[in-house]
Amino acid sequence: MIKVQQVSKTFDKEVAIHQLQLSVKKGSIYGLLGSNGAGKTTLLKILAGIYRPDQGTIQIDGEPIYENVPLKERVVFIPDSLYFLPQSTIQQMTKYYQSFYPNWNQERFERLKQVFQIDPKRKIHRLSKGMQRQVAFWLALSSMPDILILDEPIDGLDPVMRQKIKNLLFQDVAEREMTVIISSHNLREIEDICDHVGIMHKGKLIIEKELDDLKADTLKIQIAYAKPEDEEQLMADLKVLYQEKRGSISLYIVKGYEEEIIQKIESIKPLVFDLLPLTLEEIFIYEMGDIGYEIENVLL
Ligand SMILES: Nc1ncnc2c1ncn2[C@@H]1O[C@H](COP(=O)(O)OP(=O)(O)OP(=O)(O)O)[C@@H](O)[C@H]1O
Repeated sequence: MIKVQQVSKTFDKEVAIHQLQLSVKKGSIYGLLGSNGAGKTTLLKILAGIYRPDQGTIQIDGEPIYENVPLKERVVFIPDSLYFLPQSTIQQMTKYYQSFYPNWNQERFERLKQVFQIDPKRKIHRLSKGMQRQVAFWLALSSMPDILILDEPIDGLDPVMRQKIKNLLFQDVAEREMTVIISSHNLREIEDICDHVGIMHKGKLIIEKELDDLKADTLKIQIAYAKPEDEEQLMADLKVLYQEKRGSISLYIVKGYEEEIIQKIESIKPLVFDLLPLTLEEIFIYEMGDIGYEIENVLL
């Protein structure tokens, strides 16, 4: 369990994080979204024990992370700008990781060769940007972390590799309850990985949601009514977050149980009734009402 309480961090006069609260359950995959300068990297570095917060506490399994070497041995951070020892080969980097992470698993490293298919004798700085990112994942996953912190990890990876890495993350979460915290600008990119999403804006966490709940009870529907009075009857029955008219077709975002909603709509026998796919981005924007506009600016 990761618990962040009232954490603030300022650089010179620049407030990067302001009284932020956050908790992440063991074995979950938490997506941290936000605009440029929202404070994501700063928060991730605080979580990884790289920065000390000016105020507030951050605890992992009840212990502070900053300057806590035994705890840091269980946490791996992949930053957005990768760092490898100068001129090192992948093999040489494995030695460095082994010395730092006592849970290093050489057998897993060998097995993952099948996935990454890069010769461990190659010098890392001569690899492409995407390949260097693959090496970072290869080393991180072979270190068997309990907590994996990823800052913009998907940039530069091709679609096949993205999927392979997502699968490896799922495997570690399912088999060993690894916790993953992952920052991104793009909700669409992480919506199929994360079970929780937090949105940061100007150093604060403005929303935090569990995705299953959110997706399960929000529907996008379009209807053409047989009689104008049917609309009033249906509107009285449904919890509508958003509506829009396109000619004779009405489009709604509604909250509630799918079966109940379908039943209510079918009872008025509309001329047209379709359930449409709803992206997580739309759910966030419509759900948040007043601050929706702000979120829209952050997400789009
Ligand atoms: N080392 C630093 N020195 C001074 N200011 C910093 C430092 N690191 C971050 N900041 C400031 O803190 C704020 C938050 O930056 P941070 O890098 O955490 O944002 P971010 O959400 O990761 O942004 P991006 O999406 O652009 O990577 C910014 O205003 C930034 O200028």
